[in-house]
Amino acid sequence: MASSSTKPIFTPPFTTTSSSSSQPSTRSSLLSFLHSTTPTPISLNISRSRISFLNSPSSAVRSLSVKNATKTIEAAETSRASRVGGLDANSQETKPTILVSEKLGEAGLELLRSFGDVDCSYDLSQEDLCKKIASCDALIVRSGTKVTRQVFEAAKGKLKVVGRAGVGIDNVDLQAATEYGCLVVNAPTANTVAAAEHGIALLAAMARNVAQADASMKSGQWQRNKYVGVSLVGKTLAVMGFGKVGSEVARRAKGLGMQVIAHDPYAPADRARAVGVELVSFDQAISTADFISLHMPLTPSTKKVFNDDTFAKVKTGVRIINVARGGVIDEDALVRALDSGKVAQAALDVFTEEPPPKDSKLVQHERVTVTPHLGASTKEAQEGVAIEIAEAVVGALQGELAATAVNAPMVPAEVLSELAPYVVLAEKLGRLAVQLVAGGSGIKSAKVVYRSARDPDDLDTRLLRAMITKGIIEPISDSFINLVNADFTAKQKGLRISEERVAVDSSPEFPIHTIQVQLSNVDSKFGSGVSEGGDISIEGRVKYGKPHLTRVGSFSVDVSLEGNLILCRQVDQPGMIGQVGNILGEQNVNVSFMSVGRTVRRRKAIMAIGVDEEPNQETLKKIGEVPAVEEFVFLKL
Ligand SMILES: NC(=O)C1=CN([C@@H]2O[C@H](COP(=O)(O)OP(=O)(O)OC[C@H]3O[C@@H](n4cnc5c(N)ncnc54)[C@H](O)[C@@H]3O)[C@@H](O)[C@H]2O)C=CC1
Ligand SMILES: O=C(O)C(=O)COP(=O)(O)O
Repeated sequence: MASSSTKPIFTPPFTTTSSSSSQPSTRSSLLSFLHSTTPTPISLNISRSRISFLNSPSSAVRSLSVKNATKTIEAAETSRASRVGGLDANSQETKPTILVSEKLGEAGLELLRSFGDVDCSYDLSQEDLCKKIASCDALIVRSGTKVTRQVFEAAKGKLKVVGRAGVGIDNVDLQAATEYGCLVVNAPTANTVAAAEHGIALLAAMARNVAQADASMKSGQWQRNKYVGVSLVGKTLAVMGFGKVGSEVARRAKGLGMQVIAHDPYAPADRARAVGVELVSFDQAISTADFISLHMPLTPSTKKVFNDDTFAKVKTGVRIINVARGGVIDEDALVRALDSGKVAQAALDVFTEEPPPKDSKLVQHERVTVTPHLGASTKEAQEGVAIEIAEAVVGALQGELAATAVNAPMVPAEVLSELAPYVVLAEKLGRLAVQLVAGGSGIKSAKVVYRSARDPDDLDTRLLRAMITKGIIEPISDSFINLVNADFTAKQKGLRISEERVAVDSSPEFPIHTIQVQLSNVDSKFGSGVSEGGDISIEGRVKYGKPHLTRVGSFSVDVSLEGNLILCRQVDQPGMIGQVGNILGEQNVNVSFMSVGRTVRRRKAIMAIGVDEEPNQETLKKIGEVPAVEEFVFLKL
């Protein structure tokens, strides 16, 4: 049998000597879906020349069909080959380059060094970062590095993952990362306690004027009357943002004898109840609290949420702690509220601009206690964060879906391993369906029908949908598609993907019985691929762990989806398999599978022929000239 020349579609971008080689092949191939090829920036304008390949005028004339099919395949192959080629070179020979742009704990650095070339370059200007990034596969930052669109642009598609060694990802342009198919991961748990402890430290220090008294004493004074503080016990603390840090602050404040209320539009009430905290509205929180501690992320909706209007509603003499992000407070408004006495004191770890200007009125205010963004800065937290982010980045570079992905759906490992063969099937079905589209038809919508015996809640199809999108788009454009950017790219290209689940009475042991891909409102260059409903329709299933094509239009077939495929519609008569088989055999094209499906005996039949090699144009022409062959198409998988 001739050996297959098919290139691997899923190849882990980087392999290490030990860890990746021990991965089961299905796992590594599935997980590397994140960046199975070297990502290239997504062209937001659909490339006309490439699209016109598929949309070029066609007719039912068979020779044109052959020409179109060949062209489409060539276009897809050229595009894929260039990317896969680069990848293979990387995976075999080159270690990934990981740029660490801010101080990271040693344990994390060691882990990174065992996997790639680590470049620790701190305090880079934007310009220098943009210069360096073009040669980096991963970037690890803390809060001090602005990972802007410009950085993703400068990366020219090489950057695969940005690791944020901490929680807040407001310094990373997530939209740009997604558009460029770059995964963003964070380290959301390791600094929670450190940030909560710092919040409590600021609360107590502010209430007892510790910083001011310290500075006063060091300047030679002894001012006992000036620094009389306020007590915490019995006072009401409003925790704004009842997430990981907020709830730890609440726990500790209760230990200090405070009454704790919280505002968080998304926090479950039972989580608050478990800590003995009542969830209240924003207005109720700010108007009843003696102390307000901020723990929400900086997002467009929380930006300057504390402004003149808000300060007008607070209890006079309120004290504010901010260990979240400076941007949630309108700092000028806070200065006004401090000056008017509406706000008695503030304790701030974070600022809109970091470091703030030296003459910042807020920093210089005598009733304000400040620290230079130290919330996460304990030895313990920094070691924990460094390990957490190093593991996530290394995993992502090996093609795994990180559990802490910020711009991609999180799919649990057990779901991933169960879906592995269906993921392969999904991409192949998308790839096949798009190759049946005739020139001139713009693809606007695709429908995916999953037949499954599973409860709909027990079937996560996001990965499958992304793979079908990849299968449909990649053969006809320059776009690189992965789980990060699949939905975005489909939207940009005006492709609407809808999903339907149909309950079937089969074993729920297998997640999916069949997957059907339908393309509507398009002409087909292979009329038999069109269902009675008028859509291009193909269906497949996983058999013995392998993807199989089981239906084309209204014809049932059964062919393993390996190598390439020839679909022939013919008059159902004896000798057809032999005739076509001979033509292929003469050209040394090895047939791997053959399946015939027919609607009416001795009338019409579809022959699906799996071939290991790509037949040349002459061979395809000869198949087309067999008198009983009415139409045929060559499809590359
Ligand atoms: N100063 C420092 O060094 C540190 C600062 N942080 C900051 O603290 C923030 C919180 O961290 P975690 O608790 O780990 O995150 P988290 O995601 O566990 O909690 C954030 C909470 O804020 C809530 N939230 C979102 N929008 C809100 C709104 N408009 N009003 C009220 N609540 C809202 C969310 O529902 C969530 O429960 C981070 O985003 C980060 O900016 C975190 C660690 C260290
Ligand atoms: O984790 C966070 O959100 C933080 O703000 C910590 O920031 P840092 O890593 O100390 O610059």
